Amino acid sequence: MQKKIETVKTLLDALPFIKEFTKEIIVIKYGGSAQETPQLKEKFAEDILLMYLVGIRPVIVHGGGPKINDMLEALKIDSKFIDGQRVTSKEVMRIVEMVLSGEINKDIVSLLNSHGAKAIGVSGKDAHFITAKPKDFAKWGLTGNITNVKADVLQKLIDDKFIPVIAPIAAGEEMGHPGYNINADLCASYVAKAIGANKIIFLTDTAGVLNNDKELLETLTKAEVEALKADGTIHGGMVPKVDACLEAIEGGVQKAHIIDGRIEHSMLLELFTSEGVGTQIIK
Ligand SMILES: Nc1ncnc2c1ncn2[C@@H]1O[C@H](COP(=O)(O)OP(=O)(O)O)[C@@H](O)[C@H]1O
Ligand SMILES: CC(=O)N[C@@H](CCC(=O)OP(=O)(O)O)C(=O)O
Repeated sequence: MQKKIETVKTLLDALPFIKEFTKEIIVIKYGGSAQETPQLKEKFAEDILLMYLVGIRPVIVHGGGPKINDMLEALKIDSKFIDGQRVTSKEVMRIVEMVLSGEINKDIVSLLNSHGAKAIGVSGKDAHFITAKPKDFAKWGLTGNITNVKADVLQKLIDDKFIPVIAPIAAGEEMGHPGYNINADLCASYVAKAIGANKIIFLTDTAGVLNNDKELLETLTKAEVEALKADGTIHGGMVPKVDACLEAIEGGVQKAHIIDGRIEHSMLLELFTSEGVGTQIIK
């Protein structure tokens, strides 16, 4: 009996948070690290399903940098990053699309659907709902900056109770264009802004943003983020992630969180407990 009462208490503890977030859109950036083991994938699916069943409207944008690297390596195609973003030749673009839209996107969609959700996989090329232009063609090739997200396409899916699972590929404006490779963090923040998300959560492979003594920084403002970037404390893949957080909160998203995707149920800990986890970036 005691155990049953504990279960009920746990549910009641979550009630204020469920009330706060029900009907809200929450964008989740699902990084490669949280996709690493079958167990972590299962926990991710359970978290998304729970959110969905209590009335939250999750929208997932996934990454897949490590899998793209593996495939490029297997095919002996060179690839490099500048400021955390991949340089994308036409040849690299083909592989990026195959891995992101083909393998990873369908894998996540199948995982969620086998748990009883109604997930639907899309990339920005579907209905041309995300368009982009080159970031700097001479430097990055087909790596793009998003110019527009057609929110109505996503809104229709959400209204029909689908969970959109988005591969970070954008359509080009011209006929026959191979499309653009978009950093998944930045794709998530543009999507969050466009659909008026309440929150954006980045699941990654560290506890959050760390200082030089490897201590977790729980809350950061824009000025603090800029200072940490300037002195090199924030570097590599964390740069587009914090930029994406700032982009989102400046675009009207209430809060942005960078949390540890290696910890089971970290999304539920963030959403349904008062302590939260990871780093939150606030206005
Ligand atoms: N200050 C920092 N705090 C935490 N991680 C940082 C920091 N600066 C750079 N990083 C790096 O950023 C990485 C996360 O970015 P990335 O590998 O692109 O993740 P993801 O695949 O989830 O997008 C961390 O694993 C770490 O190596
Ligand atoms: C332009 C750019 O860098 N695109 C990324 C897209 C995937 C991604 O961002 O994956 P993660 O979130 O796992 O890093 C790439 O080619 O790797």
